[in-house]
Amino acid sequence: MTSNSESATSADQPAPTIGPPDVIGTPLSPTATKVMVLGAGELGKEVVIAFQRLGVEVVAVDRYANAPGQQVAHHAEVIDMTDPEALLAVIDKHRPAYVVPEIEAIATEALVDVAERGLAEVIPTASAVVATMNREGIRRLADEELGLPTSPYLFADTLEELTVAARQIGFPCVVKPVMSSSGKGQSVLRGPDDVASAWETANTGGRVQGNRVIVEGFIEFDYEITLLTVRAIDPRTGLLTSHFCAPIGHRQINGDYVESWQPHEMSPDAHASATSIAARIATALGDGKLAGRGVFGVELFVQGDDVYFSEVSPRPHDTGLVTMATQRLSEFEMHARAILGLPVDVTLASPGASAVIYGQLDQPAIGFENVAAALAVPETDIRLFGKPESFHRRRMGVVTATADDVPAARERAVRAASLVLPVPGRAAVRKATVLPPPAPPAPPRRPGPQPGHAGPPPGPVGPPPGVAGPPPGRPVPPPGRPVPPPGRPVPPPGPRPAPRPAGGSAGPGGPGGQRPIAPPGAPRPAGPPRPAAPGQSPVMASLVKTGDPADEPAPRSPVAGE
Ligand SMILES: Nc1ncnc2c1ncn2[C@@H]1O[C@H](COP(=O)(O)OP(=O)(O)OP(=O)(O)O)[C@@H](O)[C@H]1O
Ligand SMILES: NCC(=O)N[C@@H]1O[C@H](COP(=O)([O-])[O-])[C@@H](O)[C@H]1O
Ligand SMILES: [Mg+2]
Repeated sequence: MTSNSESATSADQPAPTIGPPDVIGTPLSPTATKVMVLGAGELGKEVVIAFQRLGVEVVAVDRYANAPGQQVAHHAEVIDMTDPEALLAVIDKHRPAYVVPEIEAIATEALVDVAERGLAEVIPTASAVVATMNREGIRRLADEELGLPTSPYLFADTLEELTVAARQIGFPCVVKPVMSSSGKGQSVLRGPDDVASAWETANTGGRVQGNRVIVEGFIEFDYEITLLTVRAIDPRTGLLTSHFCAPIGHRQINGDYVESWQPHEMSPDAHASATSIAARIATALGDGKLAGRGVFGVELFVQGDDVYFSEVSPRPHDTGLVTMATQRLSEFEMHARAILGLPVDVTLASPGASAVIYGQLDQPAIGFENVAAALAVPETDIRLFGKPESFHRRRMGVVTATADDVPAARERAVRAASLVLPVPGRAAVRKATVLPPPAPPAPPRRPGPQPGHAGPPPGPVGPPPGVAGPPPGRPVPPPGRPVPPPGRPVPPPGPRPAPRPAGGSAGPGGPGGQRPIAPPGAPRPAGPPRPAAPGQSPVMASLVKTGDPADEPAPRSPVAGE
């Protein structure tokens, strides 16, 4: 890979027209189909890889050098993406056909300019990026224009305004900077005493400096999902069509995702409402023609059969990292395909789960021990993002896992992630004897839940010690929990599961075994503390013991069926 290299195509080429290409060229040649990804974190890295597999030339831009996506792209650029002039200059330098935002800290006015001048197609559209980059834009679109159900909300620019707004919304409420993500700068307020610290947190913790905040009423949801919605061209009609992936359930701590799984079962009514909301928001973010292509991560809170729109990412979603294991095409592959005007496929191949690996250390160039032990957990995979610097609470990697059902997949993902140990960077020592003790053989795969695997994950992936869990009083959604009313039939929430490829995995199901979607996930009671695994540090063992909100004395919201 070259770094900061000159682009192969020159700036005097004709400006690209909007819409998908009728030909994909050769990277690093004048015929290249060029994409610029704005933001090159873990999600951007997978988008870059997906484009590269399709023979696309990729420029990865981020605010710091050696961002994960830059390590796998053809070209890397380091700029302040909130500076419109710097952004315009880098787009002008490379002249990509497509500009693909990946993060919530971009000078969107520059993207509007780029789109208006026909310099590049902004994905999904410049106006969608403007609307979603700022919580005010998307909230007003969803509520005032589309009439979607949302939490009550107000905006505030000063501490005084926030004090009044929080009182009006009522407690508990949630305060967030209008420009932020991954829970940065976010607080749950229990009462008036929490207002000043929430204001301070919002002003210092967001991704972008600025004072405006949103105050949202706290929704006591039963569970929350991401409904990945793909706007792609149907080759039979030539029209943009919405495709819906199976719902992804997830668990968040302090506004950041720590675990996700797919599918998350829903009642038919809730699923219908979720799909309708997702279709309306994704369609509204297009232009009625072929613009607006790509993946949308529609975040929804579900309370019984009622579904509330929370927000939408007009790009792949962090909780959707699980699709690298569960779907025939990951959300990243679908994003690349949809942008290029290629057909997508939302087939669910297997139930699965993902669990986050946090940095736990504040230093550059850390290492990860016990990866082999983690991957000895059956049907697991790992992504170490390669972020050059670790922070205590920075997402540095993720484990994905599949199994015959979601609880078993979650157990595997969480167990494997908890085995991985971030350590201060050091040169690797080559081992004379490599193999750890062999893992016990996996039991033969049977359709439906398996004894010993149907239970909850034995230990959670949670934030590192010292990072506060959910605020007291915060309802902990029961992840993986079946929600449909008792006695109601539960259709699979997404497309049918596909047969596993013949001759593929050496897993217990054997080649070509059809993997059924098992019944909905089981309730997740607190598991007993786990002893430290061989090679596992006491820190990790304590993490396993203490990080699970299921272990925390948080009051729970009323849940259907309880
Ligand atoms: N109004 C609310 N009521 C209840 N819980 C909420 C509310 N708003 C946010 N949350 C909780 O906080 C999480 C993060 O909120 P939100 O998605 O708005 O933050 P974010 O910074 O945009 O995070 P991300 O970038 O990961 O989507 C939600 O997934 C949910 O668990
Ligand atoms: N919820 C949004 C999200 O997950 N975004 C992902 O996190 C990266 C930033 O990570 P960093 O803060 O560790 O640099 C972004 O680049 C994106 O990949
Ligand atoms: Mg969110």
